[in-house]
Amino acid sequence: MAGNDTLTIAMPKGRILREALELFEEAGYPVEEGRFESTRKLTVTLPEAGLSFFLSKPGDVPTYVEYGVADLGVVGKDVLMEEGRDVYELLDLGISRCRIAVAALPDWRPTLHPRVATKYPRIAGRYFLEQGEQVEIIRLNGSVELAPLIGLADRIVDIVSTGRTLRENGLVELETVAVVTSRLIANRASFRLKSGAVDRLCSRLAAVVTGEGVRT
Ligand SMILES: Nc1ncnc2c1ncn2[C@@H]1O[C@H](COP(=O)(O)OP(=O)(O)OP(=O)(O)O)[C@@H](O)[C@H]1O
Ligand SMILES: O=P(O)(O)OC[C@H]1O[C@H](OP(=O)(O)OP(=O)(O)O)[C@H](O)[C@@H]1O
Repeated sequence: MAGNDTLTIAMPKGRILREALELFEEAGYPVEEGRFESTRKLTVTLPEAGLSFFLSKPGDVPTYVEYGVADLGVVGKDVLMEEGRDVYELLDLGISRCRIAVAALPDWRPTLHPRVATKYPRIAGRYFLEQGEQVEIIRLNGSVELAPLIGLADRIVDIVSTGRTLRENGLVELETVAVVTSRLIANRASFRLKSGAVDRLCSRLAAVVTGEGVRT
């Protein structure tokens, strides 16, 4: 287990980081956003806040938390659903909102052997199983919107936020699979052994998220 009183938090390096740091700041933790900018450092320790962050790929955050090298993590619900790790989900932070959707070219028609391209094979597999439709899932690592354009798949399952990527590639959204926001997650042992610090952080963040404000 990481540290004693300090909480170690795994954070994605990308778009979630800035919004999450703003929440921590509003919750009364002096996280000094500048310390995270224009640096290649992957760890940022803030003794005055009692927090230590490390920055990782989003898909790895639940892994670090399950194994207890991070007490807590901030991660999109999409990643949690896909990774299926054994962690506690403590709080919906309401940030980095987007959705997972099925999309296709407008002239898409059902075929005998449907193929679906996605970065989320487990989520997509489960979704089509629930729909009672048998499809072949093709896993890609990004630029998923390319797949229908070049004939790799007839549909995709991917993140939609503004809808710009779909629009600019001439694709239409067919169904919403899940609405996604970022979550605060916890290692099971840390949740018990560091309950004081975890409860404090969680209730302060909850007050900010629900708009109640933080009483210090
Ligand atoms: N337009 C979007 N595209 C992708 N993810 C989004 C979008 N809007 C919100 N999100 C959320 O942000 C998360 C990805 O952002 P994050 O800060 O974790 O890393 P990233 O470096 O931007 O992602 P990646 O390494 O996957 O490109 C997703 O898991 C999702 O929950
Ligand atoms: O609806 P929009 O606002 O256009 O956002 C959605 C796009 O953003 C993400 O891609 P990202 O930029 O992370 O690149 P990737 O395709 O390589 O994953 C996602 O996979 C979509 O492609």
